[in-house]
Amino acid sequence: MIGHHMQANQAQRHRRVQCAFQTTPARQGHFLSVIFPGSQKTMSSLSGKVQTVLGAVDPGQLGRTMTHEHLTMSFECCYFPPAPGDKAVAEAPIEMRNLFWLKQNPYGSHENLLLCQETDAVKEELLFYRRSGGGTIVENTTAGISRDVTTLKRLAKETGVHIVAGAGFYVDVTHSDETRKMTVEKLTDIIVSEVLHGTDGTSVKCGVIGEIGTSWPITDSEKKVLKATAHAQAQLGCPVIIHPGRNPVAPAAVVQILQEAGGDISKTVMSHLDRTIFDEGELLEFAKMGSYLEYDLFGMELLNYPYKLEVDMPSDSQRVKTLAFLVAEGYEDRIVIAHDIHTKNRLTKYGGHGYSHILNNIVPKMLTRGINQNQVDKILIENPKHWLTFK
Ligand SMILES: CC(=O)NCCS(=O)(=O)O
Repeated sequence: MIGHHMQANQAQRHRRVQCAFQTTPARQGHFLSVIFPGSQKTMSSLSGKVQTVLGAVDPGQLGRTMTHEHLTMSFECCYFPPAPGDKAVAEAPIEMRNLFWLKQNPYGSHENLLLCQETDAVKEELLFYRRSGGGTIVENTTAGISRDVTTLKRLAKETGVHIVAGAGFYVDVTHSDETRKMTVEKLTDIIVSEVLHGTDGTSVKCGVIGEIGTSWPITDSEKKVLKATAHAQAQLGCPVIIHPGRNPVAPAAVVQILQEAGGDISKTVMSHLDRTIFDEGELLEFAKMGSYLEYDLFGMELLNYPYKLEVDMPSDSQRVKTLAFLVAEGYEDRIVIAHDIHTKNRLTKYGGHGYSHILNNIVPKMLTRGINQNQVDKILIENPKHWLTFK
């Protein structure tokens, strides 16, 4: 029964996505950057800096950093129709009486997927994030899930939080026909332009490539985007962040493609490990490949993960246990963490944990589980800083 329900849902979801999304290519301008003779590296004034939506800053200014959040986006591409008996609660406006359902079924309500409607609430949260000791947020919204860098710029100005925006493309189901037809060279040009010149017709520049979306298996269009990502990173010396498909071997498969295309794995974050690799031995094997290891679904405690029912989504306590394991294994310089807020119900406005949950609740827990203050500071300050700094 569940299998049939999921297949029908999947087909419906894909039809919706094709109607709902067109990627918006960035300005196709002529680059002002200079390629050094005999090398692919672009001369850039960004070397040694971090690029925020308000301009380049010294890395020491960032402070505590969440490496994977969304402040404004739409997740309609991943709508997952509710069971027939749940239609009424799924379509009701979001209010206290249906939060119990949304917490377990966040992808079954269209309204819940429109984080882009909550800019005022997000602004309040960012002010609270600063009061809680936060400094920077990496905003991972790429083409396909309604990136809005103008709003990001406004939020950065009004709250004082450093915001780093993401270049590139989300998963295959959101690629437009135009994107699918592009060569690797064309895709590379777009990504480089989003970093050097501006994004989606604005002068707001991205400071990271990603989250670059991949499915499992990785599609042909996604492979082209991954190669373009590696080529752009080789030119710019910039940070990259990846959304892997939902299979334990997916992160390694992505790293292999990036490596073969000349990407710098030491400046690449692999996201969503919480729902992707569960076996400790497999995790250590992947860790050896050298990327940053990101646990970024803090605050999300969900029993039935609809995109892959075999997955037991970990609790926050289990996430902290995995961080302690990685620290004990010597990976304290490679861990980064975040909440990846991408639905409304996770905002404090709707009783969710919000963007300050890690700072206020998870850090104290880490300190009681064998992770010391110096290691916490590496995870929240030093590792993000090194990752985000252009070479
Ligand atoms: C925005 C995004 O891609 N979030 C990840 C959701 S997932 O369920 O962990 O893939």
